Amino acid sequence: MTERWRQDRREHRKGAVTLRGERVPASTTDQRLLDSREPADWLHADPWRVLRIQAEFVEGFGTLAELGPAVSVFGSARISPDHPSYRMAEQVGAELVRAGYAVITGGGPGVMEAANKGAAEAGGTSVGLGIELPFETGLNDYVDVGVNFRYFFVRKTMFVKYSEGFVVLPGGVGTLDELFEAITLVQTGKITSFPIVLLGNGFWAPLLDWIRDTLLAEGMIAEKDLELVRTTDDVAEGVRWIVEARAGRGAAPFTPGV
Ligand SMILES: C/C(=C\CNc1ncnc2c1ncn2[C@@H]1O[C@H](COP(=O)(O)O)[C@@H](O)[C@H]1O)CO
Repeated sequence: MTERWRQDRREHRKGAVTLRGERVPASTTDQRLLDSREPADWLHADPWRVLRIQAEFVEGFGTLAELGPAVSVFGSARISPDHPSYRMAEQVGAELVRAGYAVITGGGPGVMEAANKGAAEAGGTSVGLGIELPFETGLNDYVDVGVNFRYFFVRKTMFVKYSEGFVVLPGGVGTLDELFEAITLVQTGKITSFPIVLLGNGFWAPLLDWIRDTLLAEGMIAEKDLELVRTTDDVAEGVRWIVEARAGRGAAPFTPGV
C-alpha cells in the first residue's frame, strides 16, 4: 500500500456508510436532488400519488386527533340562507355545541355554511373538511379549523373517524353519497353505535318508503336495517339521540350545562 495510493483514496460518507476510492459517487444526493433537470412526469404517476394520499391522511389525523367529541353535519351545498334547511342547520350546529360537540362539515356553502355558522356563533369548534373541486368554492367564513383535501375518500375517512354520529339534512347526490356510505359502514359492522339522524321528515319520507317497499320487499336489506337511521323534524330530539348513543360507544356521558 503506497503513500500515493493512500492519498488518491478519496472518501465519501453517506449516512452511516463510508465509501472509498472508486466507490465514491460522482455527485452527492443533495446535488442530484437540487440539480435535477429531468422530466417531471413522475409527478403524475401512482407512486407519487400514494405519497400525496399518505400526506393527506397525516394532515387530517394530525389536525383532528385532539378535536374531542364531534358530530358531522351534511346537506345541500346549493341552498341559500333564506331556505328553511339553512335555519335548521344553524340550529343543529348550535345545539350540537351546547351538547358538548365540535361540528364538522364539508366546509362549503349551503347547509355546511349554516351548520358552521350555528356552531361558531354558539362558541364551539367549527370544522370544515373542504374538497378540491373543478369549480373552487373555498371554505365558508364560519370555519375555524379547516383542512382541504384532494381526495374524496381520504376526506370521507375523516368524517367517520372523528364523528360520534351524522346529522343529515336535505341534499342532493353529495349528501346521499355521504348518507349511504355511513349506512353501509354501520350495516356491515365497520362502525358501531353510530347514530345517523335525518332531519326533515317530509324530505326523507319518499326515500324511506322506497327503502321499505322496494329494498326490504325484494329482500335486498333486512328488517333491522330499517333501524339504521332515525328521522325527525325536531333538532333538539335529533341531537338528543346522538347524545344518548354515547353510552353504546363506551364514552362518558356529558354533564348537562358543562
Ligand atoms: C355545488 C356548490 C358548491 C360545491 N362545494 C362543496 N364544498 C364542499 N363540500 C361539498 C361541496 N359540494 C358538495 N359537497 C359535499 O357533498 C354534500 C353536498 O352535496 P349536494 O350534492 O349538494 O347534496 C356536502 O355534505 C359536502 O360534504 C354550490 O355552489
